[in-house]
Amino acid sequence: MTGSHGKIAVFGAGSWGTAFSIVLADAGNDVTIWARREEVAATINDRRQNTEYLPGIELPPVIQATHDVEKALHGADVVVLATPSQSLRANLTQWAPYVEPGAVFVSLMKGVELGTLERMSQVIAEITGAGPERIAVVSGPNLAKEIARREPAASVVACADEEVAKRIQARVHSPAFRPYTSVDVLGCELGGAYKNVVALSVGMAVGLGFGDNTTASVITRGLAETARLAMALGANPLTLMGLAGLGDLVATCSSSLSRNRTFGEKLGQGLTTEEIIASTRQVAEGAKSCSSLRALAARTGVDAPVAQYVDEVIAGRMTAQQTMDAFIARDTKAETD
Ligand SMILES: NC(=O)C1=CN([C@@H]2O[C@H](COP(=O)(O)OP(=O)(O)OC[C@H]3O[C@@H](n4cnc5c(N)ncnc54)[C@H](O)[C@@H]3O)[C@@H](O)[C@H]2O)C=CC1
Ligand SMILES: O=C(CO)COP(=O)(O)O
Repeated sequence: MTGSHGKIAVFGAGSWGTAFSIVLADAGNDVTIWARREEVAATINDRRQNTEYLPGIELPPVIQATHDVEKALHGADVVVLATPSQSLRANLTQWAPYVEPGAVFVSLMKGVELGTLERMSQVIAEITGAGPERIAVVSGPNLAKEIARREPAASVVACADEEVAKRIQARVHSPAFRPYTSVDVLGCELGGAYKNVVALSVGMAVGLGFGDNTTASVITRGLAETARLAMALGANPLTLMGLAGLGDLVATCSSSLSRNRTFGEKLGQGLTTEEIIASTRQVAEGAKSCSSLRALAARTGVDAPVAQYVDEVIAGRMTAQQTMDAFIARDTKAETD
């Protein structure tokens, strides 16, 4: 059985790479997933499941997996990237020579690189030399487990070239997954990275035993902070009110499936960053991006207390309770400042 659209390579056989492969398969593509570990590729091929990241979910027959980079990329006109943000640069440097000429990169990643403070689309451009018309982002309220169960959801496909965004939109539109186009790559990427940091802060409030007033206050001020930075860098404010902004923020901050919110809850309960990281294999991007977003905000001259306080707790310099006290004690001001 083959899909009608052609072949897409998906790099990263974690929760989201695997769940998004189901969307791609349902949308009519042939999918080859590249897995870092050979045994994960073998399990997908032999048992039709990714038992480690999405146990119990049967994968369609058009999904194949391999550990061989060249084989994964051969004949693929779209390359989907779904690894942790902080390892993209090193990974892509190895993969780039095997990418088909003209292939479009689609980033699913929600992080900002430490050190360079680059968004994933910027890292892709730097490593591969691809122009903005070959780099797209898919971002929205898309918790992997729900998408894998084919629960209905919407998302945004952003590319500076609207025609390319439309082409990718057609390739990812499945019976359960509704993509909208956008040309605001920056706004989508910052919305996706920032909501993870806000979810950490919300999780801390939950872990401390606080209720809906506290979490709604953190979510709303977190969105204000996201919009402040994104607009200062040139994003369309409406993007932050859309699926890749508010939509993803609500999903992540409300869901017990979110790794970032869960991470925050554990911090609120008094566990240390090291203890939490040691207890899971899965990535919580906000635990690193709080630092890069804080630095990006400082460089841009934007006030970013949520990123600042989350970064302090992650680094072990403040407790979750101290950050809640500090939020309330900040100098008072107008809401829209
Ligand atoms: N899980 C979700 O619901 C969603 C996740 N995302 C984003 O997708 C990206 C990937 O996240 P998940 O798949 O959820 O993470 P995950 O933790 O489930 O899987 C990460 C995958 O990357 C691999 N990996 C880890 N370190 C690596 C390295 N150094 N080099 C190459 N591969 C490496 C792991 O083996 C695993 O296959 C993140 O940026 C995340 O924010 C976006 C939307 C939804
Ligand atoms: O990005 C996500 C949902 O859109 C997933 O959030 P977590 O990484 O916190 O699980």
